[in-house]
Amino acid sequence: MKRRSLIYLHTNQNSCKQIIGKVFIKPEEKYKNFGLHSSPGFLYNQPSVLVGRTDVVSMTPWLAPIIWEGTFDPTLVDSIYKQHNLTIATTVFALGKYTRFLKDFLESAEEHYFVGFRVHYYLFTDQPEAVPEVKMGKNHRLTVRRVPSMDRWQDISMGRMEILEKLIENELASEADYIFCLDVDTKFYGRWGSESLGRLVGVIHPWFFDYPRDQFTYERRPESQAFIPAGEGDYYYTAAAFGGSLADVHHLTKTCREQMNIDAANSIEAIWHEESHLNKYFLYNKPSKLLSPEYLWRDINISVGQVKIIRFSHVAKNNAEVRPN
Ligand SMILES: CC(=O)N[C@H]1[C@@H](OP(=O)(O)OP(=O)(O)OC[C@H]2O[C@@H](n3ccc(=O)[nH]c3=O)[C@H](O)[C@@H]2O)O[C@H](CO)[C@H](O)[C@@H]1O
Ligand SMILES: [Mn+2]
Repeated sequence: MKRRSLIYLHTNQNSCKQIIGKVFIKPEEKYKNFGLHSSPGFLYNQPSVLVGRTDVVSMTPWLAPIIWEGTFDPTLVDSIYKQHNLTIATTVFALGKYTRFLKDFLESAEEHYFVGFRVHYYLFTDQPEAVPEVKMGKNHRLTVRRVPSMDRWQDISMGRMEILEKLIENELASEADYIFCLDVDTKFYGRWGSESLGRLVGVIHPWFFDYPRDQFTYERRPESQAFIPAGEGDYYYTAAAFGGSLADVHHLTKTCREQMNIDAANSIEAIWHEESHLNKYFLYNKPSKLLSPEYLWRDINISVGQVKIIRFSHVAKNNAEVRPN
């Protein structure tokens, strides 16, 4: 028995060596235990193996959970994740006229987003003076970073990948455990909490959740690095929200940035910009958790039966008026 566990340790150490170059481990947290501990005496409804939601699918074919209202117990997941003393870094970009979305975004986030957890927003803007004063809740804080203005909205949107890559690389290792990257032309209407945490987290796009895969707006030109051939694809993911562990999101942002650079050198831009590259990435690097369209809805007024709660939603905007081009 002893010998077998020694052999296991040995191979494990070898495989760790390869990973250590890429993964960011806080020295003091190397041995942090992320077990799902629950406390004696903590009471909650009995889980069932037979009764649950039947109108939606809550598991992918690779066994990643898809989070819908009714598939988790919020007080139970909070009590489990609270024990880990986590920090959730959250990035948001507001350049040009998009600063007008900040007030609603931040105020609604403070009402619904990881309440009771440590949150550090990183806000990237070309006009720090236009950032509204929003009172942060307990253990929530906001850091504003100046970035240069840009002439094309596509460059702003795609440029996020490189800025996130560098932020994780240079600063977050000793600062955060998870990261979420969110669009700013949005508003929270309901809880977004610890149920969303996972190694690599994708959000199902609100327009295409009931479409056949060949109608997804994947990049279909083989010349682009974002190309996905007909017959392939799982879901269509939005680029307006994604996240996960620092290591996994670092790999995602780095890969998308590299793929976009190759496209640029070949004078091609993917049909939906970084969203096309993100979809290619998630097809071959499966997310470990998926968030249902409750976590990014399209317009608060459009309803479908399966979406019982809208947690986060794109607000209506006049693209021609707010975008620089
Ligand atoms: C629902 C959804 O999936 N939305 C995606 C979609 O359209 P969207 O219409 O949602 O893109 P968008 O105009 O919101 O741009 C994405 C983000 O870039 C930032 N920004 C953009 C322009 C600008 O002048 N200033 C500025 O700050 C801002 O944070 C914004 O939220 O396609 C984009 C790129 O093709 C992104 O992938 C979006 O996430
Ligand atoms: Mn948007």
